[in-house]
Amino acid sequence: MSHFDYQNGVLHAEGVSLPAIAETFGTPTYVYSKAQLLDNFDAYANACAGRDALVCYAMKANSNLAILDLLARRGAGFDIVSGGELLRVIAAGGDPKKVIFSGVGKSVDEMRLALGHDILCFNVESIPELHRLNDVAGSLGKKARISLRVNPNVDAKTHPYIATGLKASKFGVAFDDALATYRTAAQLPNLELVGIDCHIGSQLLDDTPLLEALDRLIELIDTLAAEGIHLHHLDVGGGLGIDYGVAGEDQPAPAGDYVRRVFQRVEAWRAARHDGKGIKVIFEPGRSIVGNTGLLLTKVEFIKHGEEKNFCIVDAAMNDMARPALYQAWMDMQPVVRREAQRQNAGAVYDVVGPICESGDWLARDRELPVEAGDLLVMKTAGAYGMTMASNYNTRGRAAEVIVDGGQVHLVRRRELPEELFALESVIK
Ligand SMILES: Cc1ncc(COP(=O)(O)O)c(C=O)c1O
Ligand SMILES: N[C@@H](CCCC[NH3+])C(=O)O
Repeated sequence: MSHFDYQNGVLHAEGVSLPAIAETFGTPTYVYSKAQLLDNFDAYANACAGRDALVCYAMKANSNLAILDLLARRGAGFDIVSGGELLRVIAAGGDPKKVIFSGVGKSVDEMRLALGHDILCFNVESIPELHRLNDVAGSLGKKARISLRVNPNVDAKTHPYIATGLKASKFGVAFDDALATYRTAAQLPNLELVGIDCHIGSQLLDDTPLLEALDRLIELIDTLAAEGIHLHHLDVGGGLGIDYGVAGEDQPAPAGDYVRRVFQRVEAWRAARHDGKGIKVIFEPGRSIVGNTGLLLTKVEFIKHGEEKNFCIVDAAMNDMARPALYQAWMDMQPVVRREAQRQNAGAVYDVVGPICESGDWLARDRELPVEAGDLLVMKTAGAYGMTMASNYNTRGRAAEVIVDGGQVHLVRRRELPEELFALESVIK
């Protein structure tokens, strides 16, 4: 069930009308539903209940502190990719001992910070990174728990920019090199080998490639065990897709079903091993936790009829939501108030564009929208990789963010134009 719906032709979020939110908080504003967020997390958590598992929310999808706080209190761990993300987890009251640190380019300072907070695990992506982490841990008199990110060479069948598990990818260690890399890691005195992980890509509608990748990891865990390297966790990454409303596209596998399929395989394998040794399963979902939790609320500034196209110029832009410009992503745009019949321009087709000085600044193309200047529109399913990819390009302020919780609207991040943009750091003579 969606927590966003039309009531008497007006879009509501958990019972609050979007025009009322625009009136109070202005536009552009990201509007999130707390109930939707918790439903999405619970789909994972409930399917994991009673098993040795941890859901580490991939906070790059949406790192609003209120969202992190809600998820942390629900028991989530976090998948981070920078020192900044770790500081945000801590600021939101999350537990660093449930944090895993992914990413191909961790700096010495980031490693120090994460070791200082005793995070659960570093997902290491290369041999040079193993050596750096070993040195940093040694200099602090600590041991770093590590997992190797293995590239299972499975085709995720998604946009090339968000597929990460193929041979040509910058991520992970090649499957064929994994054994040798674990052997190298086992020689390094300040590393403790605890796990294995992969992440093959994002927005995967079919979970078959995810399960194929899992099978490959299981194969490696057995090979490693035969060498005396016994791992304690298996991290299957994130990647489960969501329904963006694209016509003709398959529906995504429901998160709970996917998780159950993972455990079926893991349990069949455990039973066959006969050693009774438990292996914790870690999930790193991002988009499937927050994607349909948020809308981007925007106002139509002008309608412009060009020579070849009609433009609906709105006050949100690619600096607020980069997915269309970056990946040609199709995002659903809908009027907040449905009143087609009264409109003179019903049936008109528009490109929905922002005010930024780039032809690539579009949010939607060739959409039939009954709109006039001053109307409100929403971009649906905008909760993931929206605000976290926002910038101040064109010295635009960032959108506000609100969370609706059963009829109450909470401002969870102010609209902002950072002060440092106006502070002259050095005067150059
Ligand atoms: C290492 C890693 N884990 C998890 C995720 C989360 O992916 P998604 O948002 O597709 O679930 C990503 C991003 O794709 C990632 O790079
Ligand atoms: N930012 C991408 C997904 C990247 C996934 C990060 N590993 C998107 O908007 O779809």
